[in-house]
Formats: sequence, C-alpha cells, structure tokens
Amino acid sequence: MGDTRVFKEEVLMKVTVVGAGNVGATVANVVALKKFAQEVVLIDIKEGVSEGKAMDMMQCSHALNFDTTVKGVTNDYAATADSDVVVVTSGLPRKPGMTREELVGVNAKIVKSVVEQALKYSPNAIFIIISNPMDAMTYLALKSTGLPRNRVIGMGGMLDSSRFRYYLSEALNAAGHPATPSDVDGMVIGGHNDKTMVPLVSIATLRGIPVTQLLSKEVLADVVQKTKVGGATLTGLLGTSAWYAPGASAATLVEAIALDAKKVIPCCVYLEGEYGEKELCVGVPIVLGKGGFEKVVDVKLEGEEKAKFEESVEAARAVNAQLGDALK
Ligand SMILES: NC(=O)c1ccc[n+]([C@@H]2O[C@H](COP(=O)([O-])OP(=O)(O)OC[C@H]3O[C@@H](n4cnc5c(N)ncnc54)[C@H](O)[C@@H]3O)[C@@H](O)[C@H]2O)c1
Ligand SMILES: O=C(O)C[C@H](O)C(=O)O
Repeated sequence: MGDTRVFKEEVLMKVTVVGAGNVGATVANVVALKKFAQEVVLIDIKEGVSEGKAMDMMQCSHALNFDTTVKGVTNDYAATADSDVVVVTSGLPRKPGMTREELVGVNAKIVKSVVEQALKYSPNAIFIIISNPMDAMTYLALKSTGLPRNRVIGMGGMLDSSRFRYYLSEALNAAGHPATPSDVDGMVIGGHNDKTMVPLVSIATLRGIPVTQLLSKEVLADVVQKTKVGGATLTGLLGTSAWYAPGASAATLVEAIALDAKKVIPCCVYLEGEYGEKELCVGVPIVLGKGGFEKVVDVKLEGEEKAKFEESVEAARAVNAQLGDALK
C-alpha cells in the first residue's frame, strides 16, 4: 500500500476533544479521517469510555488508512498538554421538547470547569465551543478565561448552514431544479437557537443562481423554518440531539485552523462593534486560519434580515444574562 503518512512538517497538530459522547467521539473520528492531525486526545469524566472509543477508532486506522493517533483518557488533563486546538463538547444534550437554552445552568458549570483545566495544560490553544446553549457557552468560555477573542470560537453557523443547504436542495429538487446540498451556497448567521437564527435567503444560490429566482416566497419561508428547527427535528427523531453533522462541522473548523485555510465560515465570536454590536458572542461569517478567527466578514444586511439579526442578538443577550455567578 506504500507510504500512507500524509503529515506535512508544519501540520503536526495536537487536538483535544473534551467529552467523548456522541458529538465528541464524532469530532475525534472525523479529525482522524481527515488526516491532518498527528494526535487526538479524547477526554471524559466517565471511566473507560474515552479509552474504549479511542481504541475502537484506532482499530479503524488500517481499514481507513489514517495515521493519526487517537488516545482516550479519563479526567487526565496532563495527557492533553500542548494541544493546538481544544474542542469542548462536554455537557448535557437536550431531550425532545426541550430548548437548548434550558441547558444553560448545568452546562455553564461544566464548560467553565473544563475550559479552565484544559487551558492550564494548553496555554496557547484555540478553543472551539460546541456545548449548548452554544452562544452563551462561548461567551462564558471567553469571559472566564480572559483569552483574546480570536482564540474562542463557537460552532453553530457551519452546522445550521449545512442544514439550510440540505433543505434548499430538497426544495430545489421538488421544484424541478436538480441539486445536491453541496451544489447550493447558503449561510446562516445569528444565534444557534430554534427561533432566531437567520438563514440568509437573499444571498443563497444554486451554482450562482439566486434561489429567490428559482423558488417561491412560500417555499423559501418553509425552508427557513425547517432550518431553524433542524436541531429540534433531529432531537425528536433520535431522542437526543444530533451528532454526525455537528461532529463533521466541528472537525471542519479544526481543519481550517490546522491548514491555515483562511476559510470564510459562519461561527460564533465576540463582537467588538462589527454588525453594530458588542459585548456578546453570536454567529457571523469569519475568516478562519491558524491564529483562530482572523477577521469578521461584513455582509451588508438589509430589511427583514437585518431586523431578524438584531432580534437574534437580543435573544443571545437574554441567555447570557442567565449565566449569573458562572461569569464571576
Ligand atoms: N453547537 C452545536 O451545533 C451542537 C451540536 C450538537 C450538540 N451540541 C451540544 O453538545 C453537547 C454534547 O452533546 P452530545 O450529544 O455529545 O452529548 P453526550 O451526552 O453524548 O456526551 C456528552 C459527554 O460529556 C461528558 N461530560 C460531562 N461532564 C463532563 C466534564 N466535566 N468533563 C468531561 N466530560 C464531561 C459526558 O460524560 C458525556 O460523555 C450538548 O450540550 C449538546 O447540546 C451542540
Ligand atoms: O439541537 C440540539 O440541541 C443540538 C445542536 O445544537 C443541533 O443543532 O443539532
């Protein structure tokens, strides 16, 4: 089979994934499959689970031809030392009928404590926050560590945009315009929640053709609504929240950092005046490279989309207000 090693000297990346549940294990697996990292450390509080999942993944390496080492540990942050990226997935997922915001109290304690422990061993790491409610958890991670804003990034927009593309492709197919999700370009900004995320219909395209020229207003409104409740729909079907697309989305962010790809991806970041907002973390397009987020990309929002983004910002502020003592 020849030499399968694919690492470039400058991409000897170490990635820690905190939480070895559905999402965390998927992130570790997809990172290994993408072949850009030297080592992935999976850490959890449940005795043996990280070790078992890591061993299972390592036993895929022959069949799937990757050389990344996946290591599992229980509560041993020393093993995570000198990670370049730390992905935080630890915390409770919602159950059918719940909102993500209902998890704020319990997950705030978990996220605050794991970020502090991971930072002690990896003082230069970039943190990617997944745990929900993600916008508030990103804000908490940033405020409680005092890290520069480019090193704390929440993942939600990449996932919501994937769902938007998926539902757009379904609607386009039904309207007689053959399309796969990857033929469609579309972005979701704002908070990662069921009510106020903002799928940007005005700039969505099928291979460059505006979808507004191909689909009726009613169909587009239906696509927007399905996208907004995409996570709740899956939670209803699965009995717990989704993991394949969340894991793949988080791994894609890690990859953009590892390869210094300078990709434009909607992510949750701390705003300092961009989009007319400050003092909160919310989803906007950013350029992602080796330093974390390098800049916020300005999309000129108008009319209804502008008003919806402002609503989303207010909703994110309301959840931050519930962080209370966790912020101290
Ligand atoms: N941002 C997003 O787009 C997105 C997508 C999917 C899920 N999520 C969120 O991600 C989180 C994880 O979801 P999941 O489906 O993997 O849940 P899960 O229950 O399968 O896994 C969570 C894991 O976290 C571990 N954990 C709990 N406290 C910990 C601690 N202090 N240190 C280390 N590990 C700890 C648990 O033992 C468990 O293994 C949830 O909060 C969920 O809502 C976010
Ligand atoms: O829906 C959830 O609670 C999990 C996640 O945020 C998702 O969108 O899949």
